[in-house]
Amino acid sequence: MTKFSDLNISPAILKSVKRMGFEEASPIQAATIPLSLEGKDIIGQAQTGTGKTAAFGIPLIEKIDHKSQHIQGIIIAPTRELAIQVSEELYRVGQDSRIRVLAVYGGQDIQRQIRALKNRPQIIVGTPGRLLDHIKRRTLKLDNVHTLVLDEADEMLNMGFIDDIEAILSSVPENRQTLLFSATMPDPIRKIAERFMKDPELVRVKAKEMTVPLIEQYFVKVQEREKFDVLSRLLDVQSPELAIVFGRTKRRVDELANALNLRGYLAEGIHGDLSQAKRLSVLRKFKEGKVDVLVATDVAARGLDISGVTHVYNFDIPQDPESYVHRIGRTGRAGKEGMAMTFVTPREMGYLRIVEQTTKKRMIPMRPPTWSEAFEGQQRMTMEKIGEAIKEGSIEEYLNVAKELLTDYDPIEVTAAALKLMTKEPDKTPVQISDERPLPTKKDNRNGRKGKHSSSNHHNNKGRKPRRTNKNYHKS
Ligand SMILES: Nc1ncnc2c1ncn2[C@@H]1O[C@H](COP(=O)(O)OP(=O)(O)OP(=O)(O)O)[C@@H](O)[C@H]1O
Ligand SMILES: [Mg+2]
Repeated sequence: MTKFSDLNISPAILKSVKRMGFEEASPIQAATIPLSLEGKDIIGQAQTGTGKTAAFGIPLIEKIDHKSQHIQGIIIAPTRELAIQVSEELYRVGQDSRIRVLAVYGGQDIQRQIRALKNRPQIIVGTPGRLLDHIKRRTLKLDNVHTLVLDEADEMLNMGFIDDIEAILSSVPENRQTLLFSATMPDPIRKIAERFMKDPELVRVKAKEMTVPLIEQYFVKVQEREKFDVLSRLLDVQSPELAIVFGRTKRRVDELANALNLRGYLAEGIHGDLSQAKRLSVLRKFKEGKVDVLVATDVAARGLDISGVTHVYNFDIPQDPESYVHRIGRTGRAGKEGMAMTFVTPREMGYLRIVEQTTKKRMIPMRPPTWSEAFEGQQRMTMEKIGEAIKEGSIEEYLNVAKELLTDYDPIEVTAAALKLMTKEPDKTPVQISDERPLPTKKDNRNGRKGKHSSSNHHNNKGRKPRRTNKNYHKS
């Protein structure tokens, strides 16, 4: 166990970190903070939800000269929501050191960002597209940057991002420190990374599995057409506090969110075609618990830290294992437990095995619940709610009428009637979910797997540049 006070960081940061409720450093923090303070280039890999943001954030803030008005640190993140979240975490870490942090991302008025840049931020967190935009307009000067971080480094170095990243790198001084962090780091991508790093230290937090042990991982074998009924029943049986359902495409996400609402769930979708204001408002409602089910494309797969996400459903199995690791990593964060259910059609079983080979973890088969199990699950929910209401008290005003009811009727019947009135019966409202084309059949053998960049993985790209077309959040 490493205490933050053993890590040679200033009292101001210690105070902020304490206020954030961090008691001791996580393993990746303990391993990389000292190296980073020495000025080493680092590739840091550790499981999802284990504090990588503070692992690069704490030493970065430690090294900011707060008397200097220049931008000294730059962090690049793949999505707008993540850029905002990272800037907020850094703001909290740097609060007592009075460090100025600014997030710049697409979809927000650029003039407003230009005005904010005039307030002399010392750290910028941004998405690639918008950072480049500012660099080209000369509203962002990176001549004094001494530290550059790629959060979700493997994603940032994927095709579709690499050109932008290289362009940004060329406006940052060469004698900078470069830090790369992610939960996944496939070898070919690590090799690309090493090209622009100086003698990097590879820090991998030793773990048997790539995924978090606190996440129970299941797969449900299901035909495409049955998926939605199975999802509804699982939601009824498992009653998640907050759930994320991942779908493969934007259309899928829209249809699923609509269908879930038709069946009485509080669901909203998030994907790259929505306005930025809408994306942020959906996420805010989800964090506040006004939405129970967030339906998302991979736009929400990486880095997002939303406490209280208890269940992740992969309505469609992801195309690559890395995506799986990040998607399910939205639960089971910072020591909490979580559950992940992955739907797989019979002909997609090869993908499931490839995921398992990469994560070094078997998924447990789960039988789809029946309608009556879903019904019972919902009744149990009501039962729990009644139990909670009794514990909370303040039911005095109901007692007189309750007594009256019990003089006229049998207590079990009274309770059953109350359960019936309060229970949301599993809904069979017909919904319209278009079939997704199944993934191309894949053998159960990772060696036969073509690279992530190969066009065979992007059968729906219609010849456009890979990745960018497939991902729906690059417009930043
Ligand atoms: N030392 C710590 N003690 C307790 N909580 C921590 C500590 N460090 C970070 N956290 C909290 O843990 C949560 C997860 O951290 P963070 O988002 O940095 O994880 P991550 O490793 O970047 O995950 P991902 O791979 O999904 O991006 C955050 O809410 C963060 O504030
Ligand atoms: Mg992260």
